[in-house]
Amino acid sequence: MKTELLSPTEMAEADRRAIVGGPFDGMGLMRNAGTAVAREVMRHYPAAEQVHVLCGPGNNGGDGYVVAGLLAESGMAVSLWASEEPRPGSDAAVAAAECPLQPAPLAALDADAGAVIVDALYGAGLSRPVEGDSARAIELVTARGLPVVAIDLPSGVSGASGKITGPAFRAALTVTFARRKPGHLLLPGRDHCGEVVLADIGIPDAVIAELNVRTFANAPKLWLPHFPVPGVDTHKYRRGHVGIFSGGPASTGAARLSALGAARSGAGAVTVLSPANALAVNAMHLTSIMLRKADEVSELGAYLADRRPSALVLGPGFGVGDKAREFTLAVLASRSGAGGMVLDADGITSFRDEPAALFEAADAEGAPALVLTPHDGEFARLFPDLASEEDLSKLERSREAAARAHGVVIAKGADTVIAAPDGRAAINSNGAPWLATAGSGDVLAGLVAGLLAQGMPAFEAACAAVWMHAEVGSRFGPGLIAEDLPQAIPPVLAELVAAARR
Ligand SMILES: NC(=O)C1=CN([C@@H]2O[C@H](COP(=O)(O)OP(=O)(O)OC[C@H]3O[C@@H](n4cnc5c(N)ncnc54)[C@H](OP(=O)(O)O)[C@@H]3O)[C@@H](O)[C@H]2O)[C@@H](O)CC1
Ligand SMILES: [K+]
Repeated sequence: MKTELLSPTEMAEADRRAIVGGPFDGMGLMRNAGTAVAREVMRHYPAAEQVHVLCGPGNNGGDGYVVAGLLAESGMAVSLWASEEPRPGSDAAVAAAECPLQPAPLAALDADAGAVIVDALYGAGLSRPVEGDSARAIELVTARGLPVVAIDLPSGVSGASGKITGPAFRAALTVTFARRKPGHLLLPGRDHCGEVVLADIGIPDAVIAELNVRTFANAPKLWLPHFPVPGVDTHKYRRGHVGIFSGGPASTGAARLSALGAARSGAGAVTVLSPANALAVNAMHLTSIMLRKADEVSELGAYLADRRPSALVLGPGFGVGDKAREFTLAVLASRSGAGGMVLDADGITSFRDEPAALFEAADAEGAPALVLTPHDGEFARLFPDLASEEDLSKLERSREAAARAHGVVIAKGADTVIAAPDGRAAINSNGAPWLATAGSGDVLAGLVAGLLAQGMPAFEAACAAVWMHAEVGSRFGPGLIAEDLPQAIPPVLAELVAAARR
C-alpha cells in the first residue's frame, strides 16, 4: 500500500486538483469511489440477505447513492436510508437523483440479522459529534452486531486525528480512496476501521506528489533506501560502534537489553559503559559486548575521544538525576563524531525540570542527532503543555515536540508516532500487544542506536527500528519477554537486507 497519509484538507486539495486536471470530474470520482465500495461489498458479503445503505448529507452520502444503485443493479436486496437530503447542486445531489432507489428516512431504520450495513453517513467532512437519527442508527447497528462496510471512514471517526467524540461505527471493512488518512492508523480510529482497503479512484500519483505530503504510514518502503547493507570489504568498526550507559549494580539489565538490540541491528561493536560498582555484574552477563568503566564525565570524555562511538544510548535503568543530565549534555557537546544519541526512560525524565537545556544542546552546530523515545508519561514530563492540549492529535503533538526538541521523537504506544524536526512524521501500525512488556522499550532504544551507528539518518533509523521491533514482537506472539526480542531480530533483518539489496 502507498505510504503517504492525507489529512482531510490535503485530500480535498487532491480532489480539487484531480478534477481540474481530469480526466474525471467530481461526479466521475464519486462514481469510481462508489464502484470500488460496491465491488468490496460483493466480494466480502456475496450472501448478504439485505444491504442497508445509510446516506448522510455530504459527498460521503453521495458515494452511498452510487453504491446502492450498483448493488441493486447486481441483483442484491438493497434498502436505502437518508438522514437529510443532499445539498442542491452538489455531486451528492446528482448521485441521489441518478439512484434508482428512493431513500426512506434514517429515523425509521430497521435491520435484521443477516443484513450488511454500508455506512455513508459522514466521511472526511465530519465536523462535530454525531447526534440524532445518525447516532441512533449507529447504536442500533452496533447493538445488533451487524457487519459494517464504512465508506472512507467509519462515521464518527476523525480522519485527521483518529479521535472519536461521540457515537461511531465499528466497521468490519473500510474502503478509502487515493491514500489512507491518519485516522485509519491512529487510535482509537484504527480500531474502528477493521480491514482497510485502499481504492484507486483515478486521482493521479502526480497530483499527490504535488502536495508534498509530510505524513506517512511507517513501512519499509519509507526507509529501505537508507537501510544499512554491509559491503564485502567491511570491518567491525565500519559497521558502527554503539555505546550504552548502564545503571548501578541493581539495575543493569535494561542497558544490556539495549546493548543486545544494538548488536542485533547489525552494528559492528557495542560497549556497555558502566559505573565501577556495576562492572562485575555486567561482566558476568556480557560476552561479545565490551565493557568499560564510566563514572565521571572525564571518563566518558576519554571514551568518546579514544573509541569514537558512532551512536549512544542513555536512559534504560540509568537512574534519574544530575549524572544523567551531565552525561547527556557531554555527549551532545562532545563533537567526537557520534552520529546520534538516543535518550530513553530515565534519560528523558532527568530533563523534566529543564527541558530547554536539552533542546538547546541538541540544536547546537555539530551535535549528534537526538532521538527521544518517550511513552505517554515521559512525553508529558518533557512537553507538559503539548500533552495536556486536548485538541491536538498524537500526530500534531509529536510533530510539535520534535520541532521544539530539535530531535526525532518516537512517541511510543500501540500507535507509535515518529516525528522529525523538519515536519515529517510516520505512524506505525504493525505492532502487537505482546510488545507491552518490561524491557521491550530498552531493546527498541538499542535498535535505534544500532541503525544510527550504521549511518542511517535519524528519522529513517527511528522509523526502521520501530517497524522492526513491532514486526519481531508480532511474529513472536504470546509469551514474548524482552529477552526474546534481540534473538528474534535476525529473520526480519535478513528480509530487510535482502530487500534493500534489490
Ligand atoms: N469530489 C470529491 O470531493 C470526492 C469525495 N468523496 C467522498 O466525499 C466525502 C467527503 O465529502 P464531504 O466533504 O461532503 O463530507 P461528508 O463526510 O460527506 O460530510 C459533510 C456533511 O456532513 C455534515 N456533517 C458533518 N459532521 C456532522 C455531524 N456530526 N452531524 C451532522 N452533520 C454533520 C456537514 O455539515 P457542516 O459541517 O457543513 O455543517 C456536511 O453537510 C469523502 O469522505 C468521500 O467519501 C469521494 O466521492 C471521492 C470524490
Ligand atoms: K462513512
